[in-house]
Amino acid sequence: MPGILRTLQDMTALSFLHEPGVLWNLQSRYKRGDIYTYTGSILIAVNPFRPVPHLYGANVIDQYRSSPREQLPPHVYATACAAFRNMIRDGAGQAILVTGESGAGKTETAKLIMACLTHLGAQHSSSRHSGAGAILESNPLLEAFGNAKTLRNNNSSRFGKYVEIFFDPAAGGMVTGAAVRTYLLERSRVVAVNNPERSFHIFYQLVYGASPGDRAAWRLPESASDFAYLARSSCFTLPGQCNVEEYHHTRRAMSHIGLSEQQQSAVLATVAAVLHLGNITFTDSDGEGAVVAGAPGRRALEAAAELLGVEPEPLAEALTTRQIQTPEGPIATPLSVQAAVDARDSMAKVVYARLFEWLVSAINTAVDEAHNGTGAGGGSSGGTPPGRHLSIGLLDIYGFESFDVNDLEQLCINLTNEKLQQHFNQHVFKWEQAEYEREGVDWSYISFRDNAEVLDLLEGRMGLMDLLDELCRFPKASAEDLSHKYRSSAAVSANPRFTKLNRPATAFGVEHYAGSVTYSTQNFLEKNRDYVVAEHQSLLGRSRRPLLQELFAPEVPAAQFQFRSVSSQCRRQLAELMSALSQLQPHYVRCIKPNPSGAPGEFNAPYSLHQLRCGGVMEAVRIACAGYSYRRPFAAFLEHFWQLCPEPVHAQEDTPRVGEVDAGPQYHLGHTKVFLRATAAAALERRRLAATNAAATTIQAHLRRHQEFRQERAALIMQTTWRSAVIRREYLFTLRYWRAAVRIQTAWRGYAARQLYLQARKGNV
Ligand SMILES: Nc1ncnc2c1ncn2[C@@H]1O[C@H](COP(=O)(O)OP(=O)(O)OP(=O)(O)O)[C@@H](O)[C@H]1O
Repeated sequence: MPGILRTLQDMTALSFLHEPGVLWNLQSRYKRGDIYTYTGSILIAVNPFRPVPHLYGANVIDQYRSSPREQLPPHVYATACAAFRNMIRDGAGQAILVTGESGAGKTETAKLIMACLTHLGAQHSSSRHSGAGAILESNPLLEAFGNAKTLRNNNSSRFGKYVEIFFDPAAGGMVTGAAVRTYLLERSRVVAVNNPERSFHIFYQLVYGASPGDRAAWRLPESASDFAYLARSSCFTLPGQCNVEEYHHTRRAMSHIGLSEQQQSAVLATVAAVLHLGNITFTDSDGEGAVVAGAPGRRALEAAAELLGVEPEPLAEALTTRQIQTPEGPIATPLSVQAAVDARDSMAKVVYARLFEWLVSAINTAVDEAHNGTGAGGGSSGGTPPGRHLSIGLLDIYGFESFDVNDLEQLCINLTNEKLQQHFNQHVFKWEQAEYEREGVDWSYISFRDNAEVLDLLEGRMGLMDLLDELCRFPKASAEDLSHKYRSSAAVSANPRFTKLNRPATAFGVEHYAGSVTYSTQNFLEKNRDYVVAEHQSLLGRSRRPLLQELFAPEVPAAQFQFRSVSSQCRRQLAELMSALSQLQPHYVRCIKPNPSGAPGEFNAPYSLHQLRCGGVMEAVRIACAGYSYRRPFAAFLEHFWQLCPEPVHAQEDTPRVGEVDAGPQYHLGHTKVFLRATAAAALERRRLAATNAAATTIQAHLRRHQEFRQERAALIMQTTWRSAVIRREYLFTLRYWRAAVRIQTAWRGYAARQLYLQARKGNV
């Protein structure tokens, strides 16, 4: 039956604005190849999982650039063009926030937006080589160092990215620069990866793609399985991708951003050093602490030392001992084997993370140079152009995560999503409010559930992250101590969003806006410590290699004593991001992965629904439903409910048909939650409009008079109209809520019966 229903490009125009309606609309459109749909100002992009070249390209951008949004089908270019137009028209900066779960298509969507903005900005520029273009060209480099194969996506970005493109409105929106910022690289992947996932692409590219001369210089073995960090998984190649080709691709991207051959070699030698570090093994020296184990361990130590530009002995010492300050001066105490392994992994992670940051800086410098053509370099900030230039920010950030076991990375990712959700709610709420005000409908009683409570639990004073940082200052603190601290803290345990879990002792739960997540404190303390061990800092800072010297340049004295943790860095970066976003007009793109396996054309309803809920689309719908959930053009309303009218509606034949009308004054029935948009397209004759309005007034008066049709009951009857009920039933069947589906079916039959009765009664009148 729903086959005969029309799908809508903008879901806020759905007469049945509820979960079933939204899901049915998306599914029907996706099956027809319409991957984009609006929900008001939000764009929903359902991943096609197949190339759709006809949807993209310069010609398509030009169409969207020159047409109003309603005239063309929904598209990611329409969102980019709207941001560009608003920026020029309002003289205000814009932000496009792309979110969704892993594999939903965020990075691809962000690339399409960047290409579109670059095209729009280049229209007014004499040169097509803009800073934004340089950022697009650097994508393969960021992907090589920051992307990896995960269970859910073969090319998953393991970091968040915020790209700003600057335009000069006075020059018609010419691109004047760009900058990229990255967030929270998943550095633990360097040392820990499980089948069938892989570590960062660059490791495999290097092992299989380096030239014979470089292989010898970097002491690379034949197979990735010879490196302990990579051998933890047996996946070394990706379907449809060649490590050797990708290696050359990455090197070309390095050349594009202006890295000399020498600099490229230094970067790749450092990557090789990280792998060699992982092959250093330790053994206990007769209870005296850890020493490097055997000949293979020694070879790895020498290779790592050579590539890091230090001597093997000081490196071994930095990994196996710790300096303790005593009144008599510093003394070196030996580490246990496990502590030495931790020290080694910590060095590997910090070297890789700093190398990644350095590359991001190099990209920003290249972007400045590409724009200014100075060749002088613009520093790591990406050089914001002078004040009158406006920016469009593009955020491509990891979506909400919930696995069987969730670690500190998930806590940070989910905090980020909570913050973005808060921003989203506030925006959607404001947008909805403006709509009601425009149509003169009472708004005062509508409220929305904000996520202040859960934010307070995560990042508030003495919340989960504060307590974690506090305990990190005690070197001997354990995961159990942290769990105990959480349970015994009044601020945490009294928060209704916190769940105490008894087994295992390290588990606790958080009720997020997108569902509950169980976290394990097992690795929290270790992962949260972000400081570089003083011995490592001092050793690598004295490296013979200029790149390593730069990566480990001595910190300013004040910073040395400042406590650094992953959670405090996450909160600081988030605060900066939110403050930047608060200055900009937001546009949202919600990417949906329609099935877990990435099969083209398959729409798994429960799986997609979960993402619609997590991505806040349902929250937007809920906010809409909190007000007037039932929206339909006035003519369509009359067509359905004229039977409720006690007197015959005189001008039946004058009533416009559905689809003929689309805008005009509206009516609402007190708190009946019925939102009538009385409609009158300019093309309609006044006479017909007058007749329609007269009919509406009669029905309204009737509904007001008769207790039976007032308030919730009237709303209920209207919600179970024939069309809505059919879709709702389909949806419930899909989700296997059999009993509820049958009940709805009954309600629908009841409605049909009532309709017959009313028709019969009308005949008597
Ligand atoms: N518009 C599109 N057209 C065709 N294929 C697409 C499109 N968007 C996404 N895909 C496909 O989906 C895959 C996953 O997309 P993408 O890497 O952008 O996901 P993501 O949301 O960024 O994931 P992650 O968070 O793991 O980085 C792509 O490799 C591509 O095959």
